[in-house]
Amino acid sequence: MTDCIIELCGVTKMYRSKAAVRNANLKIYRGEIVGIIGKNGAGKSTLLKMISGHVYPTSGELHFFNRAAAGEQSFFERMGVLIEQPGLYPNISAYENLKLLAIAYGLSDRETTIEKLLRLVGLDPKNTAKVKSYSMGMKQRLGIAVALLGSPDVLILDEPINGLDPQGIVEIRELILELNATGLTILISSHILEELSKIATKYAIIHQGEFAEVISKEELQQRCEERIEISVEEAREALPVLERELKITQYKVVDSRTVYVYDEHIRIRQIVQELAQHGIMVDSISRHKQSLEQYFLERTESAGERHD
Ligand SMILES: Nc1ncnc2c1ncn2[C@@H]1O[C@H](COP(=O)(O)OP(=O)(O)OP(=O)(O)O)[C@@H](O)[C@H]1O
Repeated sequence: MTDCIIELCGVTKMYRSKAAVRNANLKIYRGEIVGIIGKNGAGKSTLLKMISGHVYPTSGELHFFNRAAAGEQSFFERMGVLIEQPGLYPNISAYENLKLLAIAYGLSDRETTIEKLLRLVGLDPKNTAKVKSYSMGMKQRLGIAVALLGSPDVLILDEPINGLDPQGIVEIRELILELNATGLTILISSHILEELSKIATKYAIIHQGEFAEVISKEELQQRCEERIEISVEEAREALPVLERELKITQYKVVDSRTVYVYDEHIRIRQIVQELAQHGIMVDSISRHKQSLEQYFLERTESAGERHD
């Protein structure tokens, strides 16, 4: 995954004297699912609107495929966008909605394209029901089909899970993973980290217009995993005791003094006792457990209030 297709270089969007997004730096690689996480008003939509060309940055630069995007409309045409409610005609079917757009886009081979797209998002091309009778989840699927109509390289979804019931959330998640498996790069925003945790490969946490953190899926999993953190004088001396006496099989030596233990059955007291019996003094030991939401709240509360 070495192909950087979108790069934000110090991108800022001011609305009068207020920065909706400030100095955003981010690299998005082909095939990633990037979760933009932030509370209401954090700047998620503004960020996605800048990337999709709906809003111009006040300063900074956007690069697509390693070239500056300014003035290059063709770059923005390579993005499929679903921001806010999909603009659908309520009194016609899903198929007819897509047909109108396909005509407007001048697409050839419309019937096959539309049928394929509707099937891809899990809607029946033969369903003649009016879109106004659709559930939220079905409308969201159709919105995604609309976004995919121009065969984009990047799909941008602003809070697509908002307002969906649990079943709808699962279905949209599955759809996103299926689309990603076809090679599509996806940017998706949410105010709930947990909701994106099953799909995103990278997270950008945005707080009051600024990125509080950009973190990979693996890093996030590591930070939120449950473990016992043990600090001793010499980690390598503790390992035989952990393995032989305590039968610990899942552990990681983090540095010369620190070991993380992942076995769930083991208790802190047992570890301290056993190590002490073998003449190894524990400097510190604690159980580390942090939920995704706790992690997110810490990043978005500790940053403090901004003064414009
Ligand atoms: N067109 C605009 N004019 C003036 N201020 C705006 C405009 N659009 C957004 N803002 C302000 O910029 C800030 C970021 O808004 P934005 O919609 O990007 O946040 P968000 O994270 O998407 O929030 P939400 O989840 O509530 O949609 C907010 O303070 C908002 O009021």
